[in-house]
Amino acid sequence: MANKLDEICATKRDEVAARKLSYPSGRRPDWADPSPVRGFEAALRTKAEGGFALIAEIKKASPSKGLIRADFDPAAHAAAYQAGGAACLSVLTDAPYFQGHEDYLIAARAACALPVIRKDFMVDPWQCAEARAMGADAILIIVAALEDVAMVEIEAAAREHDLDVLVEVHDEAEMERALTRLQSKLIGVNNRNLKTFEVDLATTERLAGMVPEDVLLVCESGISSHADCVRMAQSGVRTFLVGESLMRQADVAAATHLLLNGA
Ligand SMILES: O=P(O)(O)OC[C@@H](O)[C@@H](O)c1c[nH]c2ccccc12
Repeated sequence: MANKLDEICATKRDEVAARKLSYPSGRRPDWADPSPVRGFEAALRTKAEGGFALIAEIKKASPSKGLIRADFDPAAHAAAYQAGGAACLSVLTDAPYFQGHEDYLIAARAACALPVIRKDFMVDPWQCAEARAMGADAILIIVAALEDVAMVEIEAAAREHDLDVLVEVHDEAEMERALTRLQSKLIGVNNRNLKTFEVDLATTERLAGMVPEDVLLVCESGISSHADCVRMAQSGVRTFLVGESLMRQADVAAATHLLLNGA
């Protein structure tokens, strides 16, 4: 295996093959029909006009940190994120590496009015049908995980299902692919190095200059304070994806408010 991402995606391919056999349409028989999409990108753009826009992540564990939150309650967390001023939610649905679950997305979305991105490793367009069936409003495309043809197909499937697409990049070459191959105007720079798991906010600062005016840039990973947001704003970035630092808080709503507004 070249790296952890390759390993995760190989596991995901097996998982998706099994799911496809058990519910080919993408809708698990026990899922109710989802309510209409809530407009993920639109919610971010609206909030970013007047200040900072936050995608608040519901993440129980990660490969690099292990268990992050023991008393894990996705519905309560979703409500607290909304109360604290988040624009959108991100919910991990990958089980083997992040201890995520579809039920967490369903519970979180039902507990608030925010649009939700399904945070998972998309390797097959079929997962877009599945994401919408569980209620997701957006999906993630990780450029590092996919060949051009595959990521273009997944983006097209997302559009067919009315899902917005957050495109994730780690470096200049991936940013170039995102800008030239894909249509989405929502691009996230992941500050976490996939090989070392180290986080460096300078990654976003380095890549921010590459994006045209009409792209909404999201700074992902390693943000833990209002000062971090203010620092990113100096590079023109006003939209953030934050997980771990908020997952560890006792008062999640207050911590979310503090992150966005300062003391
Ligand atoms: O917990 P952090 O450092 O605030 O990071 C959140 C988010 O950026 C991170 O969970 C993430 C970014 N891209 C991903 C892709 C898959 C799983 C997880 C992620």
